[in-house]
Amino acid sequence: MDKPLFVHRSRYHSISKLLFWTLLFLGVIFFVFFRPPPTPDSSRRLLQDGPDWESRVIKSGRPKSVNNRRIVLVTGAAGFVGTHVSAALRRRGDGVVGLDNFNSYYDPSLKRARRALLERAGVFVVEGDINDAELLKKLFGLVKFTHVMHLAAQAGVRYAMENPASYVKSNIAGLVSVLEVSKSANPQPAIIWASSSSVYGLNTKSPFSEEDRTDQPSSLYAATKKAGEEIAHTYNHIYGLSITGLRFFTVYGPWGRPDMAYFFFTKDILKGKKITIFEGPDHTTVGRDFTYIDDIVKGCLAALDTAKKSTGTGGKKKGPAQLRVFNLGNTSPEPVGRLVDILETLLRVKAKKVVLPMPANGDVLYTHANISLAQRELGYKPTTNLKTGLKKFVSWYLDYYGTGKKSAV
Ligand SMILES: O=C(O)[C@H]1O[C@H](OP(=O)(O)OP(=O)(O)OC[C@H]2O[C@@H](n3ccc(=O)[nH]c3=O)[C@H](O)[C@@H]2O)[C@H](O)[C@@H](O)[C@@H]1O
Repeated sequence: MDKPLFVHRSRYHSISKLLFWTLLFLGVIFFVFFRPPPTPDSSRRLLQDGPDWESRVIKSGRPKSVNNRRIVLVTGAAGFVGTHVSAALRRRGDGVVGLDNFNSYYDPSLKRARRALLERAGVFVVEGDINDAELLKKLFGLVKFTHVMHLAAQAGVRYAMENPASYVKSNIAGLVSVLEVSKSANPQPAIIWASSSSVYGLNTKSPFSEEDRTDQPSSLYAATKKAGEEIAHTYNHIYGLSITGLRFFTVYGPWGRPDMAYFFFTKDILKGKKITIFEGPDHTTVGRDFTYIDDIVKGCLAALDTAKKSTGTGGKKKGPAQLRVFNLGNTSPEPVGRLVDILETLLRVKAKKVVLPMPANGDVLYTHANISLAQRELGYKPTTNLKTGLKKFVSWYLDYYGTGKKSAV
């Protein structure tokens, strides 16, 4: 006689339950013991090995016309200067491939928004680290770069006391990694890279000229940039790489860096929070040769356009190569207090100022660029004063963030 229907049903249920738990158990065992360890690198490489990724790199590296032969790898392309330089290069028709590791030194969503801007301009930004030699080789295999605009770095003077290792990793090991792949490339690209006004350190001769001493850095940040200049000399000397270092002076402007004073002063003034203005010994004024981003971009492009070809092939030097260093400043220093006055006027909000002696944090008291060398060799001529530049910054800031609370991206 047939068994009642509910007996069949309950047996069916127990078998499927058993099957379910067995599969789940086996799944967990497999997941825990047999899965290959997922390193950030391997997961990234999986994404970056596809034909789609490669064709995006190749397309981005293609100049817009046959008459344009400049193909530029921009490292730190989602950074402040990197974004502006990449967009400017692409606008005039150069092939441009960006590279950025989107680290979280400051809000990565701002970097992603900059990347979106570049995508619209036709620049593909590869997500990866300059220390990843395999990735760099892959990029050089896909695209014959004529120039590398090396702007990736661990920036910020004061943060070097908090995280010294990040400066060594990005500004020394990272630079060597970029120079290594460049010296082995065939043809070798010419290198243009970001040094810093901070290399002048405790130098008191003003305005700072490229001839002045740079052997007294006052922060680890400055020391890594100075080390970069010496490393550049070595690669130029041994391998015939053409290398141009640009000493930027406190660059500011739209899409800027939130860790810089003009940026967080704006944020804090709008929020009604106190801001600290540093002063030197005996109440002396602290000042900077604040330089507007558009002027810096012009300097970068001029450095690229006047860069001579590297002379080596296959890692061997064939003759002497160009080695240059330029100051890119505004040559018109302003006290930090004046920067705050301008911001107050533009924002129509009174700042809650606290004036304190400058802590021993690696900051220097004063910077002032002598730009005659850049004027002569690059035709560099800054045209934006602090008030005009801050006006453009504030207008961007209000548009992007609103009047205080984070909104955009
Ligand atoms: O030109 C350069 O070489 C350097 O310019 C900036 O460094 P810095 O000039 O120190 O710029 P900020 O950090 O924006 O500071 C600007 C001024 O504001 C002052 N400051 C900063 C912070 C603060 O709370 N109060 C204050 O008065 C600083 O002492 C400095 O005089 C960048 O952060 C560096 O990455 C770059 O290399």
